[in-house]
Amino acid sequence: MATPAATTQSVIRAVDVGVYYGANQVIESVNLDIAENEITAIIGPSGAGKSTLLRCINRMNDLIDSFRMEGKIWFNEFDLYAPGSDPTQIRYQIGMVFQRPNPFPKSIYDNVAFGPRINGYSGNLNDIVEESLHSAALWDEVKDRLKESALALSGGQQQRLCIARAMAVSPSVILMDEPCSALDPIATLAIEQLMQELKKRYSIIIVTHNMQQAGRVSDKTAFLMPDENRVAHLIEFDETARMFTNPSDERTEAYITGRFG
Ligand SMILES: Nc1ncnc2c1ncn2[C@@H]1O[C@H](COP(=O)(O)OP(=O)(O)OP(=O)(O)O)[C@@H](O)[C@H]1O
Repeated sequence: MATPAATTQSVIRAVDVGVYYGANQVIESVNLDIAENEITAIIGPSGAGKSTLLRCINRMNDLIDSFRMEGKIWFNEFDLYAPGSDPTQIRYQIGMVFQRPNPFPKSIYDNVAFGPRINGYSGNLNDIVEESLHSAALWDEVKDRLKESALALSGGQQQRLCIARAMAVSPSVILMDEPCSALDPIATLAIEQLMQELKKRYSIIIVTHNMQQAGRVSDKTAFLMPDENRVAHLIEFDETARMFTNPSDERTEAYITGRFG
């Protein structure tokens, strides 16, 4: 399997990760190094374990009773599954943006202030709200309506609000699970442009079904595919430009040229 040269430091390192739901194994032996300040896309056909793998990285799967993971995932020097590690704290450092925008039924301001308040943030909340909304390229659109309900925003604005909410607790990594699938092309473009800004400060991992999107936004791409027993394997992990022009595995080529999936 092709693996990209380690040009930058890894922020996330998956080592021999296998995942089971009850007795069913769905992912086998995935090894992945996620570089700092890059965008890594995870692609693959439906059921290839993309979301499962993404959710392992901030321990979201812990909420599923039948879930079991083997192997290790390192976050810098920190073993994410070490006994005693706190999933809630992990989720602040490794934030997540979901497929459907999911703002809380609160004001725009309170959505962004939510995490810092829970964390007992002692600085100026107004500053952190403004800064996060600026970073999510939303400030100019909402600065005069911060007390209005977040649910009154458009889908694209709601998704940028969710990004602002994730950023307000100063994460290092942002996980995005098909963040544009519920958005129109203009809102999608706004998120893609935003991602290019965000990667200067964060490491981003995005699951996408959209091959063009993976090609446009990501530095590296990981291709997952299930075998005949529906157990997913990492087939190829490489620089996006190389994988999309000269994949080293014929299954990757078949997938990205649309011959299956
Ligand atoms: N909570 C769960 N309980 C049991 N099995 C699950 C659960 N979640 C996912 N699976 C199974 O794990 C496998 C991988 O699912 P996952 O959603 O991670 O794939 P995916 O590549 O993200 O799919 P899609 O592109 O359709 O969203 C599938 O066979 C799915 O049925």
